[in-house]
Amino acid sequence: MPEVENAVEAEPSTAAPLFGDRIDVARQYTADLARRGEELGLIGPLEVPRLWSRHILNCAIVAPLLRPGRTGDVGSGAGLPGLVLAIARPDVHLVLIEPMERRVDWLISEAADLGLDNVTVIRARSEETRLDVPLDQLTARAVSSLSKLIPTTAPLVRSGGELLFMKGSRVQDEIDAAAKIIRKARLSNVEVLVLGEGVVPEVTRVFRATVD
Ligand SMILES: C[S@@+](CC[C@H](N)C(=O)[O-])C[C@H]1O[C@@H](n2cnc3c(N)ncnc32)[C@H](O)[C@@H]1O
Repeated sequence: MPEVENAVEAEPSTAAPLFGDRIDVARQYTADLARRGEELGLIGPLEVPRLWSRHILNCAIVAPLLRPGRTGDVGSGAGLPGLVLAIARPDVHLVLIEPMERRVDWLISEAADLGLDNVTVIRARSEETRLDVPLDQLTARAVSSLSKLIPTTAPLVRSGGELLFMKGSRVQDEIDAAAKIIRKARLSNVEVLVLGEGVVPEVTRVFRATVD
């Protein structure tokens, strides 16, 4: 038998406990992304064999940080973490903010296919987004540095709300580089949470800060 390249990764045993009774929806999303993600330019070919461990679980681990209410996700792309969070937390309304038309089309049709009635998709860049009601929390993953993200996203969050940015291992360097911007945006309670030890191959680091 020839080796099958880019085969979809088997579901890790840690997936079902993370999603609870939403696991079947997470399975459908993962299968849809594996089937169509590369062709639609949503994920690279190397990502299919590690969809669960590097992407789906990495995002699901953030779900317990959400509070009931409205959470934005800037630069959702394929739906990471926005759609994953909407699956894991049906009690939270997710507002996905993404400028690219093809990605917006995917997010809208995938949310409908998955039966997610807790998702709104806005086609815009964060800096041009205008909301009638500010968000309670806002996430972003792999969008830009803290120095660029904070000024364009903090104004979308209500006073007392939170920014939750998924970041790589150099997050502290980014925080140091953004010190002035963090002060100017009046963020407090700045911290880095390290999540997923023993659950995912690489831990997830979350920059969390309160918007005053
Ligand atoms: C590298 S992709 C990451 C997508 C997804 N968050 C993930 O982790 O796979 C960056 C995404 O951010 C979007 N983006 C870039 N600048 C943005 C901005 N200023 N406002 C909103 N989205 C932005 C891009 O269109 C793209 O979909």
